[in-house]
Amino acid sequence: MSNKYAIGVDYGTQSGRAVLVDLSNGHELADHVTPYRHHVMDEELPSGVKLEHDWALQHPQDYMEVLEQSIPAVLKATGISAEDVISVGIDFTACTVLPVDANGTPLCLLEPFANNPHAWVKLWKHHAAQPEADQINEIAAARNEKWLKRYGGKISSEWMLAKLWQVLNEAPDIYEEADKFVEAADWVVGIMTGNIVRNSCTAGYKSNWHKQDGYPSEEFLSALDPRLEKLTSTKLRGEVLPLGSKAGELTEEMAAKIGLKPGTAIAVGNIDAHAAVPAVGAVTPGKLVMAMGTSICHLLLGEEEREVEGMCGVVEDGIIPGYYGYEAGQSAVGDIFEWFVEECVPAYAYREAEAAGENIHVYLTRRANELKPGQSGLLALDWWNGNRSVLVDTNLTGTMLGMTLLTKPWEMYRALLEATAFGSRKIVEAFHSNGVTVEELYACGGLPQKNKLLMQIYADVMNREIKIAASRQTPALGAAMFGAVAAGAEKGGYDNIVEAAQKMARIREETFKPIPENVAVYNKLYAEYNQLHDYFGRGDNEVMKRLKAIKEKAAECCAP
Ligand SMILES: Nc1ncnc2c1ncn2[C@@H]1O[C@H](COP(=O)(O)OP(=O)(O)O)[C@@H](O)[C@H]1O
Ligand SMILES: O=C(CO)[C@H](O)[C@H](O)COP(=O)(O)O
Repeated sequence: MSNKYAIGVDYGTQSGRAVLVDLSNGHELADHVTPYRHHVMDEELPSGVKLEHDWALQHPQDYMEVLEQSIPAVLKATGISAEDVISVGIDFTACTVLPVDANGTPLCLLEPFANNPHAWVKLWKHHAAQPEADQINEIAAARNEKWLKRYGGKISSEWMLAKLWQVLNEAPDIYEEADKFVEAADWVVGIMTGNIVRNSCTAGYKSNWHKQDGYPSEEFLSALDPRLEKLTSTKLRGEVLPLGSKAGELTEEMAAKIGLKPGTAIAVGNIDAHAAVPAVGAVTPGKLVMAMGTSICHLLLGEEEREVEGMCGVVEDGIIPGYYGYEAGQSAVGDIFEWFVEECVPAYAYREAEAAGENIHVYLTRRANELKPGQSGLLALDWWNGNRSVLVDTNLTGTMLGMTLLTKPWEMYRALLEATAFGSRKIVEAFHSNGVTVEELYACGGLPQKNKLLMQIYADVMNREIKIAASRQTPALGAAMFGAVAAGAEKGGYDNIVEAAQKMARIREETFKPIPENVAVYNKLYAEYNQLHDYFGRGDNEVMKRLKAIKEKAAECCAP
């Protein structure tokens, strides 16, 4: 049999990318990135309709463009024949959800609904369903719902149930009109195969679906709101298939658009961070993978189901079949650095960066690297987009302490890098101390490729060595591996993901090792971080929430 290939498509927050992978050794022969034309819509719709606070939407057309531009581009760059591409696997941010009609057409693309924000794709970081999430948590806890423990005792406003209830509360017509609500991962797969099926990974982590028990009961849903009683048999209906399953085959119509052969195997979708786990070879317990980009997801396998405060979820077979897959995360990491460079850096720093031929991140990192740990005198809490673990509260906000008239922008930048590392340590400690052992750390995603100082800080703050993925596109590589499993060994793929990982996963030789004198200083700073974390995050001082309420009130009375 001639060499066979798969294409992995990774849908991130700001762009989508395709990677063409050699299935014999995991080598990535070409990649191509398609930025989303409409970016993240957090202020207005394309028509100019304004959005409220905490909204984050996307345009489904942008997802199509990724398939139509990036897949032909990797075929062209490599000259590989479509005949030899046996499968496509995709991964996506989640819960990124859209309402569709009976044909699978997104409601936002239909003229009567285009001006209703609820008809659009709600991106994972849409946080406007926090009131619904709060009620879900209260009612589930009062009813002692057994599934709640699998989600660290609280579900997030980022997830399916909170988002759908928000639609029902604020736009009942859109809720009624929707034939189904689907994860964008499943929608894109459905576009390729002509048939929408759901995947067990997004269903498990984001829709509270369980392999044996299914979704939360109708009694529970009806206790939330009688109109939700039949939610799972109506708007969320559909087969849930395990990871690595074949969702279907590429249709003639899509094959013509993206340059592959009709009949190519298409794997069920996956979550972006979760797909990265086999791509670094972490197919056994004890290896915590940090998928570091706009946000961080922390993924870990365990032999048994345990309760861990604030984890996003534990799902049997959720990452690798045969294990319990644990997820936790921070809802903003790269996003905080981006906010800082866009909103807080003075013109002189931009001029100096330009004169040095550096982008602003590189410049600030170089200047920050001249400082020793603790030298800035600053300490920050990393809650610019709320806290996803361990407090699970999107109403928490960021803060920085210790500024003086002499504080420099690179000191603040370093304090933000450090804050995100402290947040990650909190998560690692929560797993480790609850019996889900963390023995090794792996990092993948855009950030480890972009910022060595950041990775050294993480190694120092956590006092652990960090191994780095060799791939620049780890989730896409993982998605291609699941694609290879969906095609099967007979077609030149693999029978299971562990075999695929043995042949295709790669990590770099270079690792980041903790530097003992830095570790000592960071232990002290982490103790301070912990105190601040609990003071502002566990109810001692609810000033962040009071400020938010005052801000919302002020916005209401000033609205035109
Ligand atoms: N040199 C850098 N150091 C730290 N962060 C950076 C640097 N360059 C870009 N970033 C941040 O990286 C993030 C994008 O990460 P990436 O992994 O590429 O994207 P995604 O999360 O969409 O997959 C942005 O939020 C940006 O602020
Ligand atoms: O919650 C998620 C996965 O569970 C989101 O998909 C993820 O955090 C977004 O990923 P990225 O930072 O790579 O854009």
